[in-house]
Amino acid sequence: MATLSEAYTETPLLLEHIIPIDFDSFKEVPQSHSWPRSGDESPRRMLNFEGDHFSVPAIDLESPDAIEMVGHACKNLGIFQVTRHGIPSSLLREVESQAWQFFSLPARAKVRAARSPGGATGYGVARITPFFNKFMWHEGFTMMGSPLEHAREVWPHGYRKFCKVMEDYQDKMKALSERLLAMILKYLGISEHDIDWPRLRSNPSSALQLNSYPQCPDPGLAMGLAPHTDTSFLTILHQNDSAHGLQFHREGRGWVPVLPMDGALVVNVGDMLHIMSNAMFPSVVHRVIANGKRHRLSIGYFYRPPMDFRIGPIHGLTQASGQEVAARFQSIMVKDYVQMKAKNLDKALSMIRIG
Ligand SMILES: O=C(O)CCC(=O)C(=O)O
Ligand SMILES: [Fe+2]
Repeated sequence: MATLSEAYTETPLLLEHIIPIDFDSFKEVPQSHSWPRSGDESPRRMLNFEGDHFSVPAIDLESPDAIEMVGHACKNLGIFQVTRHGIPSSLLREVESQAWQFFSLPARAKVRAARSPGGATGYGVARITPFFNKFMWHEGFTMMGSPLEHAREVWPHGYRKFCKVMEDYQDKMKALSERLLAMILKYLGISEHDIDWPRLRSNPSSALQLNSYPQCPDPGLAMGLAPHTDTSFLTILHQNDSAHGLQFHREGRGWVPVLPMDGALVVNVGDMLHIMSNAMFPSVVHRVIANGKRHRLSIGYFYRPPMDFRIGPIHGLTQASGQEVAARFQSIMVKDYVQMKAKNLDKALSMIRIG
């Protein structure tokens, strides 16, 4: 069984693409983290919301129309928020508090949990870093299942609570992802047999990502997280409700902020669902702006099928109502797509696009 680390071994990272700077020791944004002052990707421009005051729809998962609303939101925007999602608020608070506990440590303690060059889990800068000339005002901690190995390095005696909370949170996120996936399939009129549901659920290669965006001395120069799409099938994000920063790109409208809503979780379509939906659902481009007033925290769960699962446009969608609809993507093994994305970032989707 291929693992995510195996998928990444062909693209090992340089040390500078793993270890973040010690943000606390900088009173100004250093050159290495100063993005251009002009142009579309200039952080200064990013701070001014260009779009209207559109807000991302919030969907009550217990409502009778939930399936229809989730389907519409996937189709029209690729991003939405969910409420009454069944994740206890006490667990959300706990996972946040454990994440703070880790990111508040001095830099020398955090690097004990650093990702290895070919590895997938542990502490480090964002995986997309090598594709950009400048570094981001961000540090992260990635886990797949138990974070024991890394947590023990950081807290030789006090790792149990951290591990328990992170494992518990991943279990709950997996269940919520499956619930959302089942709703999406219903919306599409696809039966669970059409996508080999038992195997899809059997051994997912999902990951939990803690993101920290320290308070930035000059948010007009720095980038929280550069624009990207998620490789996942879908992503469920919890953002700390006191600091905003997430924006998504809306076709024809520009960048729109996703303002934190107490108790709601943000859900977005990733590349794999985009592929399986035969491009009916957009894989939403999003980014994070730096925050000059507060330290921001977010916790993302990337739901992915098993590494040896084949993804491609779902058969039922290319055979809609007896008519054949052209498949827009070649099918590909999850492991190969993850590898392709690690090497080519935003070019990966076009490499498997047909026509
Ligand atoms: O911090 C956020 O709001 C978004 C994080 C994100 O896009 C990611 O981890 O892929
Ligand atoms: Fe993302």
